[in-house]
Amino acid sequence: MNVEVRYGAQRAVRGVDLALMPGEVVAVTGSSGSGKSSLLHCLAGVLAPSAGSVSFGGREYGSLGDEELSALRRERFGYVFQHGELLPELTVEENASLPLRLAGRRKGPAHRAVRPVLERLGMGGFADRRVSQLSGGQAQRVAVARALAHQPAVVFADEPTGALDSVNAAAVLDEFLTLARDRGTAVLLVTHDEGVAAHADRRYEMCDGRISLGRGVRTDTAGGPASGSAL
Ligand SMILES: Nc1ncnc2c1ncn2[C@@H]1O[C@H](COP(=O)(O)OP(=O)(O)OP(=O)(O)O)[C@@H](O)[C@H]1O
Repeated sequence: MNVEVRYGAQRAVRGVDLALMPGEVVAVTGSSGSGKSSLLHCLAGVLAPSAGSVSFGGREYGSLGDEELSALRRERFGYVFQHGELLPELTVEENASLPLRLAGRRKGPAHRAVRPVLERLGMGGFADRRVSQLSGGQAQRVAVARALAHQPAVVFADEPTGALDSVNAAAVLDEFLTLARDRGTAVLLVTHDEGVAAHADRRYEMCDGRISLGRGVRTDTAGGPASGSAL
């Protein structure tokens, strides 16, 4: 609540209140430099706000120890970040199944578990290829598969379709929408893609660090911060 991000004298995020409910897809749009990624990183627990607070399931990140916050991020959140955090020397399948391996799943079952999503994203034929040998768009789809592998409570995705053509962007969007609908996953998307944002339950626009409800809001789910939220 009332989240602020400052980089020196610059205020990248100013007084933002945003709540995510289970099963909803929220899109944040806005011009380059308006503060979208900074806000996403705060909500995702990878950047501490300069002021204000962020909580998940009633627990404020600032009150958690390092290990507790790491466990929350690893187990409950899935990430697709702009500068993909894939491990280049591992294969597609190894990267995508990493969250499951970290959760203690053995290699065989973990690899089998991620195959369907890799298939749906058109990456089934690349399972054994090293990520260092993929195109940008292929790597982006692996990042999406990895973010969803452990069926997180919340997915934070920063331009998840930025490197994709329309067919592959639609496949990625479909994964998010299905997960939200079928598993109650909350999805926060930062996107420049109007086609993607149009499918969100709620849309926000960022301008100069401030956030406002954007165009095309579906009134059934529109609203401000809510209690009982996933985040
Ligand atoms: N680590 C940093 N140190 C200093 N300034 C930063 C840092 N990260 C971001 N900024 C600045 O904060 C502002 C917001 O950046 P942010 O990346 O959040 O914007 P954005 O809306 O996600 O932009 P884009 O659409 O280009 O990714 C920008 O002016 C940027 O230059």
